Amino acid sequence: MPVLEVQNLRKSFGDVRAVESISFSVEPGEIFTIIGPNGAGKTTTLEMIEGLQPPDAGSIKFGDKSWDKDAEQIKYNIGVQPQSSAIFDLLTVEENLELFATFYPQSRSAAEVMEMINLTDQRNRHVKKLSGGQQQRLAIGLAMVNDPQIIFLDEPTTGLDPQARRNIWDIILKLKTLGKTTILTTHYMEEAEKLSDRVCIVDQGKIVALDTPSALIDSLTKEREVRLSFLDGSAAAVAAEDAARAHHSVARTHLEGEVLQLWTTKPEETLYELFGFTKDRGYRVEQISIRELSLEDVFIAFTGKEWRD
Ligand SMILES: Nc1ncnc2c1ncn2[C@@H]1O[C@H](COP(=O)(O)OP(=O)(O)OP(=O)(O)O)[C@@H](O)[C@H]1O
Repeated sequence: MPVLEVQNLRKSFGDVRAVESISFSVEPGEIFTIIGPNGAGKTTTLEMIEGLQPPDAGSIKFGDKSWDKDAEQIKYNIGVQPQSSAIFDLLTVEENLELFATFYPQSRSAAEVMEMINLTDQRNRHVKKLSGGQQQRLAIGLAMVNDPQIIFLDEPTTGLDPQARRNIWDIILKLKTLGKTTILTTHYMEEAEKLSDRVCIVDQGKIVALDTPSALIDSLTKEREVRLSFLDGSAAAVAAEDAARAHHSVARTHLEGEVLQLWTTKPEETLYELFGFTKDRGYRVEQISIRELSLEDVFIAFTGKEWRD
């Protein structure tokens, strides 16, 4: 049975349709990652699931529990690390953990949490003296205080240097070995690939792809990007684009001046046909390149947007 099931979630802010119709389910022990461009609706989706914002429509189920009937039990069973954390700057690491523990009937000891987030040596430090990575680890620690089964981490590594980011990955993987379920948002493709059991790509409030990282990559890496540059200028590129589009193996094309890019599952066949066309028309091709797709291309293919790190 899934630990979380959301169906047809929807939320608008005035004219802005932040979340259009999002449905997915998460299995126990999974690391489930939501990625998407800025403003895609990731935070709004998480906040509805976390009970921080009411959805306009749709249903959210934690097993057989729902917010309208079982809010108290859900709160005790989930841990939330929001994008901006409510950490008390003037308290120490240990004091923050002890304070948060008082919000719950059952909690983990501060010592145990500090061990998990590798902050035992900083226990008496005031939060404002911690590095960005240490503060983020504490924010995750605060989400773990009630020993929840499901943990929500909203961009836990944004703005951190590579080492600090890896330290957070270690904590997330440690949570997995404890059987916890983690629902994560991130801007880092590498992070999504390394950590996630499944990745959900969201764009303009909708899911555009959902699968394991390797299946997502496989679905596109059968394609190759072919780039042709024409000596006879953009008119030749436009005509060649039309010809390329007629070819069934060509998934999509992009024109920039005299350069035509196309993505095809059969590069040799596509090129053979295209060269027939350019020869007939007398167009001269200056450069050709074929390259394999990267993970970043997967994102661009599904969202049509450049990836930003
Ligand atoms: N409280 C709000 N009032 C009005 N508009 C909002 C509000 N919260 C979010 N939005 C809008 O809803 C859309 C989705 O925002 P959301 O923060 O969920 O996206 P996101 O994918 O988390 O973006 P980011 O990667 O930048 O954090 C955006 O257009 C945003 O401007």
